[in-house]
Amino acid sequence: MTEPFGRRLAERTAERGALCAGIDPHPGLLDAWGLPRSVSGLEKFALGAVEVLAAEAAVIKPQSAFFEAYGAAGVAVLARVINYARQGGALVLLDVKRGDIGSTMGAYTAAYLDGDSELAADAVTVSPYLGFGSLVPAIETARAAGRGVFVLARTSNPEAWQLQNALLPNGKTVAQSIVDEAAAVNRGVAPLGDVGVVVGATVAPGELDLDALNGPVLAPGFGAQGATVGDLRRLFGTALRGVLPASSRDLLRHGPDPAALRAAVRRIQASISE
Ligand SMILES: O=c1ccn([C@@H]2O[C@H](COP(=O)(O)O)[C@@H](O)[C@H]2O)c(=O)[nH]1
Repeated sequence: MTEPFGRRLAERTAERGALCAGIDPHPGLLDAWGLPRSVSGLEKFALGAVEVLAAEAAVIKPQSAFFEAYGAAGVAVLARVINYARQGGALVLLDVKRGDIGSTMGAYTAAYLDGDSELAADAVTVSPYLGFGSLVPAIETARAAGRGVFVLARTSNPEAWQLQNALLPNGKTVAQSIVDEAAAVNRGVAPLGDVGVVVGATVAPGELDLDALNGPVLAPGFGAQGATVGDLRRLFGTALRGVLPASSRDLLRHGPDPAALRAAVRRIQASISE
């Protein structure tokens, strides 16, 4: 039987720490690494980064958009990144933010969460803005395959608060209601449920009640978007149980020298676990 995602994540973070290392091949980072803005530059960047980071971090988060930008050849590089990250011992959280009506969501599920698709990851980010219920078949498929999803709840970007903090007729914010729906799926699962939420590290403390979630929290916004370790502690408490602080640009800028990148990831991991 396949080991559940939540359990695999709990084990991997206990071994390696909570940092989720993002692989975002921004054009500006390719320039900084002395690489061309081409498929060959993308490949050297992404494979160079994953070789170092997958041996260090519990979770690798490739940002699909930066691979899709190069068309089919870029997506082929993404498939190799997913494979290399696994070989390096990391879990892969593919940041694709998919969400659609049920029938179309089924096709996304086949691409990213089912069987042996070359783009299938250990978990993916999904958008609940067609209704949390539209994600339920994807969640069921993911769990049956030992995989997970991270549902966007309160994202790190400054434009998000108006929509995500809007009040529903039941008095909850949109973001809180998404957290509560995820909590309902995770109830009773040990040590950690398979349905995570995305809560930006840039969000103000006190907006959300995560006590009943019993699942992981992806916390982007740490580093390049301005959030610090202090912000993580204020937002999530000192234990940070199940919280995956995610950093992409602030980490990747230390390449291309593998030793410098390795030193940077270790430094950031140490600062989180202090
Ligand atoms: O709320 C969200 C959800 C996802 N992201 C993604 O995380 C990384 C952040 O990159 P940095 O370079 O560390 O800022 C990027 O892939 C975003 O698409 C997010 O930032 N906020």
